Amino acid sequence: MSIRTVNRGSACSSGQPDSPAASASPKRTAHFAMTREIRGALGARPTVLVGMMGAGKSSLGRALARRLESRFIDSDKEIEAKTGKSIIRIFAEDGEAHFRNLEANEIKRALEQGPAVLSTGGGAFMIDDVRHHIGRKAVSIWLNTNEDVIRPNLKHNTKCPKLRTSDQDQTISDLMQAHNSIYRLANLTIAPQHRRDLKSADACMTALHAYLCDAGQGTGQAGLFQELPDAPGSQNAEPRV
Ligand SMILES: Nc1ncnc2c1ncn2[C@@H]1O[C@H](COP(=O)(O)OP(=O)(O)O)[C@@H](O)[C@H]1O
Ligand SMILES: O=C(O)C1=C[C@@H](OP(=O)(O)O)[C@@H](O)[C@H](O)C1
Ligand SMILES: [Mg+2]
Repeated sequence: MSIRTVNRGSACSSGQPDSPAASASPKRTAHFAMTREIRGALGARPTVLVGMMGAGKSSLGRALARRLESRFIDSDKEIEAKTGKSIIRIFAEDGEAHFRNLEANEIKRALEQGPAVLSTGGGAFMIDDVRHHIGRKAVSIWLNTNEDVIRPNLKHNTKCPKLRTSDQDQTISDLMQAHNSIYRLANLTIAPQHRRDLKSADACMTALHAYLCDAGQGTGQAGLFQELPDAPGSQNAEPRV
């Protein structure tokens, strides 16, 4: 597992001294302190997981929410619950553009709900407007999962319309090639190398803590509310040099 942090932001204010139960193990005490410090530094900001389909965003998001004692929101599940349709059916009956509208609205709504962990769908961060909202309102983590880990994760997936092609492995490679330069605009990157790395939220917690709470970073919040750049080739994209 490797961790890269970028666009460093503010230091933590740890607030009240920690007070876990006297009988708690040292590991539990350390977890408790970490959760408290990260929650304090995040304030009302949600933590948003972005990355390829099959990277583990939904599974890891749930685990991270448990660690942060926060609400968990999965944008795909919200859309399915609200429309009463599966993602596959929305794509088939209403088209991808309609799904992207629902997705953008759902994510923007979730970003206004206060502290939460939000797992997005793999295509969401590609939408400039969505990415800008995430840049302003949240701390984002790219789950940069290895292609060798993603492939088996998606082998039996019948829920992703984008994977209904004659060569699934090639489709995954092509999507990763096209999307990774955008995913890397997230504030933080976690890179699970093996399936077992997907199991715990430890890496996300470590990265969040380093990003938000490392000593000597001052208390300014400016870096955390940045506008993330437009995707290359998008209508609003700045020319790059
Ligand atoms: N933490 C995990 N533990 C066990 N299986 C996982 C884990 N993360 C991902 N997987 C496997 O990968 C599949 C896709 O994971 P998911 O969390 O739905 O990814 P995403 O939301 O990024 O598409 C899951 O159905 C599961 O088989
Ligand atoms: O990458 C994509 O375009 C999609 C990813 C899916 O979510 P997951 O990344 O959670 O699988 C889901 O939103 C939809 O099938 C489209
Ligand atoms: Mg998901």
